[in-house]
Amino acid sequence: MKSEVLDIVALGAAGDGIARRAGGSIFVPGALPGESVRAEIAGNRARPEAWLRESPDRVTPPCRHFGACGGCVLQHWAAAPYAAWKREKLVAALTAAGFPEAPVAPLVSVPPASRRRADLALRRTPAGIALGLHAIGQAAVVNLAECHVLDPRLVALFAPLRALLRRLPALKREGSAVLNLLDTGPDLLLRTDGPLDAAGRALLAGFAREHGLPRIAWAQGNGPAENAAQLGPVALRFGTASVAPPPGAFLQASPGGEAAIIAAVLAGLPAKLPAKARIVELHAGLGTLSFALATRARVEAYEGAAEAVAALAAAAGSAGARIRAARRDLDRQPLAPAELQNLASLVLDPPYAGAAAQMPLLARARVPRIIYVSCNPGALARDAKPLALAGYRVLAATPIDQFPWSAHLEAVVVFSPATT
Ligand SMILES: C[S@@+](CC[C@H](N)C(=O)[O-])C[C@H]1O[C@@H](n2cnc3c(N)ncnc32)[C@H](O)[C@@H]1O
Repeated sequence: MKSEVLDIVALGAAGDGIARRAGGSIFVPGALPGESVRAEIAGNRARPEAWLRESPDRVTPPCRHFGACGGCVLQHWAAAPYAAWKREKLVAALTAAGFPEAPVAPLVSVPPASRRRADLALRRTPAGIALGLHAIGQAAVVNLAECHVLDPRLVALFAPLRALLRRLPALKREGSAVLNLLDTGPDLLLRTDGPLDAAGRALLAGFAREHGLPRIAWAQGNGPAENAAQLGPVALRFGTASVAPPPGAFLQASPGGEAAIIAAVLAGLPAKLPAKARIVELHAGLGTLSFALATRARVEAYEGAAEAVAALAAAAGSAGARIRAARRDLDRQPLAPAELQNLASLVLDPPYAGAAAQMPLLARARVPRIIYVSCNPGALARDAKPLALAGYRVLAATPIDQFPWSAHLEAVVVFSPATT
C-alpha cells in the first residue's frame, strides 16, 4: 500500500470524499470537498492518515460513535453544504432519468432525535451484550451508548435492554431488536438464535411492565413472530384512524418525515377531484398515506405484507374510511394497464429496490398523475426513465431528509403526461 496526497473535489453517493486521479476516482471516507489529505490507497479506496488542509465547512460531530457506527456518515459537515448535497442527489436522479429541468424544491429537514424506528443488531460477547448498529462496512456491532438520530425514549431503553439480554438464554450469540415508537409506547420485536423458555417469557413480561411496553414480540431467527408479552393494545394514529401495527412493522422513520411526505403527496394531487374519483396506491403498508389520500378520493390500496393489509383493512373499517385494501405482490404481479384506467392519480411508495416491473405499465396506461415516494434515488432514476420516454414531465419534486447525517434521501416526485 502507498501513501499519497489527495485533493478532495466532491462527495460521492455514499458520503465518501472523492479525489480524481489519472486511473479514476479514489473514495476517501471522512474527507470533505476542498480538503487535502495524505492517505493510504488500496484499490479505489483510501484511508486518510493526516489532513494537510481542512474544509471551513468541517464541524465537530455531536456523537461519540461517529466514524465507527454505520448509521451516520456526515455529522462532520456543516448544515448548508450538507443540505445542498442531499438536494443535488434528487436533481441528479431526475436528470439521469431524463428530467434535467425538474423543479426540485429545497431540502425539507427533519430534526435529529426524532427517529421512531430502530433496527438494532445484538451480540453476546465475553464483555457483555453489544447492542447497536453495524460498524461501517463490517459485521461487527458498535455498542451504542448514545444516538443523536433516535428518539430519546428509544435510546433510554438501550441500557435496560442490555441488562435484560444478559439474563436471557434465548440470546446465545446473536440476534436483533426492532424498536418502534408507537402512540401507545415502545413496541419491541426481539429475534434470538435460541428458543424462549417460560423463564425467558417471564423476564420479557417483567421488562414490558417496568418500562411501559404494551407488547414484546419474539421470534427465533427469521421465523414468525409471536407475542411473548402483551400488557395492552398497540396503536398508531393516521389522521382520525387508529392502526394496530404488527410486530416490527414498517413505519416512516420519523413523525416529521411522515408529515412532510404526506404534505407533498397531497399537494401533488389534482386541485379538483370529482366525488367518485379513484386513487390507486401501491406499497400501502399500514396506510400512512392511504388515510390522508382517502380524505380526497376513494383509495384502492395494494400491499404485499399480509399482516399490514389486515391491519390497514381493520383500521379503515373502524374509521369508515374510503379505502379498499388488497394483498398483492407487485413485483410478481404489477398492475396491468387495463387496471389503471379511469384513475385520478396513482401513488406508489416502493421499498429500497424500487418498482422496476410496474413503471413501464404505468407509462403505457398514461395515468394522469403519478406520485412516486422514493427512499432510493438510484432506483428512482431507473424507475422514472419509462415515464420520461413516454413524454411525462415533473410537476414537483420534494427532497426530504428523513435520515439525517446518512447518505439516504427520501423524495416525493409528481409526474404528469405532458398533455394533461
Ligand atoms: C417504503 S414502505 C412504504 C409503506 C407505506 N406507504 C408507508 O408510508 O408507511 C414499502 C412497502 O412496500 C411493501 N412491499 C415490499 N415489496 C413488495 C411487493 N413485492 N409487493 C407489494 N408490496 C411490497 C412493504 O411491505 C412496505 O409496506
